[in-house]
Amino acid sequence: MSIPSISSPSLAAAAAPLSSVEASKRLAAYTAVDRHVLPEDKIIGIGSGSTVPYVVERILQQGEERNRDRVFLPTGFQSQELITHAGLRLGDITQYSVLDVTIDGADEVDSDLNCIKGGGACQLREKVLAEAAKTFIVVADYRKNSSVLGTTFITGVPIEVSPFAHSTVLRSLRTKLGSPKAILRMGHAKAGPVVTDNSNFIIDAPFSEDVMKKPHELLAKIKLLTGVVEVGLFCNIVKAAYFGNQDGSVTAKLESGEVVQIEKGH
Ligand SMILES: O=C(CO)[C@H](O)[C@H](O)COP(=O)(O)O
Repeated sequence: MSIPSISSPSLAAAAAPLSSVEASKRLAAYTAVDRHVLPEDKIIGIGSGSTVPYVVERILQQGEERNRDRVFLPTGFQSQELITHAGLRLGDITQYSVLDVTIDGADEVDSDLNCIKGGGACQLREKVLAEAAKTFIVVADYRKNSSVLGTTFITGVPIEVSPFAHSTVLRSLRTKLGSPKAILRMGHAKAGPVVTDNSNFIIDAPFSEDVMKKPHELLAKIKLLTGVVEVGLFCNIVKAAYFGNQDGSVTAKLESGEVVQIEKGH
């Protein structure tokens, strides 16, 4: 296995000045990798979205020796490409049912480390790799750090559904579960609905603040609808969430409830 060196052109490009949001994503990702991707970790889950490329970038910086006997499992097509283009060894969840650590992005994280995920339509595979990991870590920029879900990510809870059941699930969400504005997610630069890596559709269902304050209850209700494959509410799974801030610090929310401020350069 040949792993690109840190001075490769792709990493040189990545070292170019970043916008403040991008810099915050990188800061969160680098901090999380430094703290949670340890030398003894061999089976590593790589999530989806625009923050995880910085996770892979930092893992590469750990060096060829450290990565030689590691296997990386993707949460979808995008992270599969990330892993293979980085020259890292690709594995599959069907070969490894226990992961040492999974690091993923999030659309919003509340005070109790509950998350909305699925902005990129990958929540089924993301949740499988999150639950299978001994340690599940979330990385995001400061915009995702919230106290109640649905405050900043307002398009709703992403719900993966079987195409066959999408209209019945939509109806139930609108008329029984209190999401009258639930809609089928449509593609951009593609006619028709978004189709997931599992050949399913996505419904985005916004709920009131009162409902979003109890994400476990909402998750249980949505999951019981026939045709729902997975819900983009992650409850009781996250061990720690790292948010890069504009001032160069990182806020870490821990499972214990502690919130730690990591100052620039530490
Ligand atoms: O859940 C996800 C995809 O389904 C992503 O992790 C989430 O959308 C965050 O992405 P980004 O890092 O681009 O903010």
